[in-house]
Amino acid sequence: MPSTYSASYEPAKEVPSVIELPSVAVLGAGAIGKSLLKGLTKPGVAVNGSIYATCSSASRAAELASLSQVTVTAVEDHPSVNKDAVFESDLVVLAVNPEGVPALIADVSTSFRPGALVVSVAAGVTLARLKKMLPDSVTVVRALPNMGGEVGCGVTGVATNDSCTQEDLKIASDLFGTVGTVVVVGDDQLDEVSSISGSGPGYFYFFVEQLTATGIELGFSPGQARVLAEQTFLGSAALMQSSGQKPEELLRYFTSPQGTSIKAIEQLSAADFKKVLLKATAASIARAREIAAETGE
Ligand SMILES: NC(=O)C1=CN([C@@H]2O[C@H](COP(=O)(O)OP(=O)(O)OC[C@H]3O[C@@H](n4cnc5c(N)ncnc54)[C@H](OP(=O)(O)O)[C@@H]3O)[C@@H](O)[C@H]2O)C=CC1
Ligand SMILES: O=C(O)[C@@H]1CCC=N1
Repeated sequence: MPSTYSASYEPAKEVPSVIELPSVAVLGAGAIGKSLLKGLTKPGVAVNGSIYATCSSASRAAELASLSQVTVTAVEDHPSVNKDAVFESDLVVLAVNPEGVPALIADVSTSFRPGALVVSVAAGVTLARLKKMLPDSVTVVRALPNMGGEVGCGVTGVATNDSCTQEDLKIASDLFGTVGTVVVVGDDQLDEVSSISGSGPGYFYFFVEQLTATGIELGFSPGQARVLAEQTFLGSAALMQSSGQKPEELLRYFTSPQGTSIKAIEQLSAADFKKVLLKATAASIARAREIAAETGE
């Protein structure tokens, strides 16, 4: 299982020990919710109690019915299911879309167990806002995971506030440790985390798509271009992970001074690739701030 509590860049490591978590309700079993449910039910993870998951539609509940150890129920079938799941759980994950968070909290707020830990993954919904919406009897942690968690290779930024204990942080970190690596950050950094690793899988797929399109321009068939681009990214990521070397070391190692790659890299640098990424991340951060305003910051 990949590592937890990493405060800086580290390739994922195997952690042999069992991760123990309390009874848990995942409210919103969509893409992120499902990846967490997969983490919670993998070998080496012991949940001391029930695992409840909720979603809006009966069709989504049916899709998730095969998840063993998880009771999945749709609001469409049982309108009180979010309240019921919260009532049964010591750990509650809010994994609906950001605009749904205020109504969800209003719906379940009288059902929390005293001392429950609430973890929100909603982009843009601030810790201050969550604290204001939630009853004083619970503790709240904010996290920003990513889709790598679906295959156990996620990375999650986790932020707490003053009312959180080390135990709360450990539970939240263990939760996301079931699906990858955890980086503890300040609450004021979560929109930035979102812009790097939350949205990062999207950047990756965009790069693959663009390199594929470039290959087609250079005369390859779509199938050939796709294999050439995809396999290159997959192999490069695997090499970075297995070697434990930093990207800049690998870049130096594979880019000989008189070679061809250096000429291409020079073009990417000249196009100020970093500036493009700064513009992209700034747009992502700005959207997170808009969501904060829309959800009543
Ligand atoms: N996707 C990503 O890469 C990341 C997402 N996030 C955050 O995670 C959250 C979820 O995102 P994501 O998983 O992508 O979104 P999805 O749309 O895939 O999932 C949202 C889920 O919430 C369910 N839902 C909606 N309303 C309710 C309700 N009242 N009670 C219970 N369930 C409900 C939906 O049910 P149904 O399927 O039946 O409609 C759906 O399954 C968002 O807040 C997002 O900001 C954070 C980091 C990365
Ligand atoms: O695009 C989104 O809204 C989600 C939140 C962070 C990354 N993906």
